[in-house]
Parts: sequence; C-alpha cells; structure tokens
Amino acid sequence: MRTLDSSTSLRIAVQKSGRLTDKTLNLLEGIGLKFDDYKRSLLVKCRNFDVELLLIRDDDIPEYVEDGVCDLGFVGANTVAEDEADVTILRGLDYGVCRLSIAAPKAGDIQSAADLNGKRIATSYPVLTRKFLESKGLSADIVTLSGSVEIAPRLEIADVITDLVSTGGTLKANGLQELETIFDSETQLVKTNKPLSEGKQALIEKFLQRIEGYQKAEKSRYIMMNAPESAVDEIKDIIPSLKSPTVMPLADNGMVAIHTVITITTFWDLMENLKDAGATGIVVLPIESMIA
Ligand SMILES: Nc1ncnc2c1ncn2[C@@H]1O[C@H](COP(=O)(O)OP(=O)(O)OP(=O)(O)O)[C@@H](O)[C@H]1O
Ligand SMILES: O=P(O)(O)OC[C@H]1O[C@H](OP(=O)(O)OP(=O)(O)O)[C@H](O)[C@@H]1O
Ligand SMILES: [Mg+2]
Repeated sequence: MRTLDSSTSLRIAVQKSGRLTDKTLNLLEGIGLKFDDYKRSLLVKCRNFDVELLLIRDDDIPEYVEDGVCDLGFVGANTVAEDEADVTILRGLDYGVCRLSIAAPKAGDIQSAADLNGKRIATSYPVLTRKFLESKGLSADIVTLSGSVEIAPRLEIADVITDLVSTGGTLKANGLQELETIFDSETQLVKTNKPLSEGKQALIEKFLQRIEGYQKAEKSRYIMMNAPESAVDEIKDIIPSLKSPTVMPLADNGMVAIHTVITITTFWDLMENLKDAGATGIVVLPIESMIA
C-alpha cells in the first residue's frame, strides 16, 4: 500500500474491457495523451504525459483508488456508491449514464416499491438496494447475483430485481417493467484520499484543466455567418451567449462576417431565427479544446 508518494507519475485506473473503456480512452486521447497499444498490457505508459493507466475490472477501481494503488480512476458512480469507497469525486462525466432501478414482472402483483415488503430482490447492488429499502422503511430479502440479474424472476430465484437501466431494452426483453429509480449514475473521475506529493497534485490540476477544456469544447461549436451590418444587434439578441462576437467587414458593402462560440444544445433552435434575421452562409465547426 502506498502512502506519500514522491514520484510524479500519475497512475489512473480505467475499466479494461466494458462499457466505459472506449469512452474513457477517447477522452484521454482527446486531452492529448498518447498511449502505446493498450490492448495487450494491463499497465500502459503514456508517451507524452507523466501518466500510466492500470486497466482492470470496473468493480476493482474504487478500492484501488481508495487504497492509493491508483491516484485517479474513471468509474461509474454506481460502483463507487456500492463500494462505499472513501475517495474524492473530482468530476462527473457525461457518459455511462444509467440508473439503478427496481423492476418487476409485467404481469405480476408487484406494481410499486410499496409492494416489496417480504419479497425477494435479486441484485448485483446489495448495498444500494438495502439503503433504498431502509430509506422507505421496507423489509425484503436481498439475493446477491454477480450478473444476468434480469433472468432471476423467471427462474423463481427472486420476485423482483434491481439492475442498471438505460434504454430499458433489456428489461423489456425479459418481460420486466421498471417501477422506480433508486440511484442515478454517470461516470466519475475519482481521486485517492491518500496523501499525494506536491508534484502529483500539480499534475492532477493540469489533468483536470485539460478535462475541463475538453468538456467545454465538446458542448460548444464555433459558428461563422455572414449578415447585413444592420442585423448585428438582432443577431446578438437571438444568441444570448453572444456578448462580444468577432464582427469583420466583408468586401460586399454593408455586409459583415460574425464569428462566435455557442453551446450545441441551443444551436438548432436558433438556426431558423438567425436565417430570418438575414444570416447567410452559416458554418458550424467542432472545437477541439477551450482554455479560459
Ligand atoms: N446500459 C448502460 N448504459 C450506460 N451505462 C451503463 C449501462 N450499463 C452499465 N453502465 C455503466 O457502465 C459501467 C460498466 O458496465 P459493464 O457492463 O461494462 O460492467 P461489467 O460487466 O461489470 O464490467 P467488468 O468486466 O469490468 O466488471 C457500469 O458500472 C455503469 O456505470
Ligand atoms: O436498459 P438497457 O439499455 O437495456 O441497458 C441495461 C443493461 O446494460 C447493462 O448490461 P451490459 O449490456 O453492460 O452487459 P453486462 O450486464 O453483461 O455487463 C445492465 O447490466 C443491463 O443489463
Ligand atoms: Mg464489473
């Protein structure tokens, strides 16, 4: 077990193979980190940043970070909460979004969480399920399974289940209906609470700044358009975030080019209004990173 570590190389835990793997590696590459073939090794050195990745099962990540074996980890909030891990959550990341829900056979007599008293619940999340039952003053038997939980009611191992849901397709395919969400989850970047050297802390700050820039850029687009000079004020009203756009005169008399950054969620709603205001030649470009 490591305590105060004088080395500066950050060790980051990433799921080896599963739902979070590609998105986490894409994020790391998106912030400029380059790795040699991570398919073949469990410990992979970064070529251009003082970082190494430890590729392990997601269930092991909270404990590795808690113990200081890894300084940081990318893992589902569900896994961190189920482990009751003593770690610091640095960032929520908008992938691996899912929820832990109670689900019961469609045709059965359990129609809400209130019907759970005295029933058997199959789950891979006994801690979160128990906490939910306690918070509702309910009493039920928990049957812990490590996978394929959806099949448990059909096998008569349990009356209901709690499991992760995103589209609901798996529940539907197994004749189950979702009754109630007990935990909302997304991927989190977590940090060890063990003491870290100043060098590592500085490196984590740098790492976080890059992630912040990447997250901002992911949600933003660079937009360019041409418009009559007389329409600039109206266009500013249409895009509230447009405080001080770059406005450049064009060779055509009375026409300007307007450049600014917008959030992607608002873009499509604004597009028609921009056209009505006289904007033409609207070009929208992705942004690689945004540094304050
Ligand atoms: N359907 C889903 N949609 C979105 N995110 C999900 C979904 N199911 C799971 N997740 C998230 O992805 C994480 C990893 O899921 P995965 O199914 O790859 O885990 P696993 O089978 O336990 O993998 P491992 O072999 O590493 O133990 C989950 O803990 C959860 O945070
Ligand atoms: O609501 P849905 O979109 O259908 O997703 C839910 C399913 O996704 C997860 O399993 P996954 O596909 O990751 O497989 P695993 O359980 O074998 O790890 C989860 O355990 C559910 O079974
Ligand atoms: Mg797992």
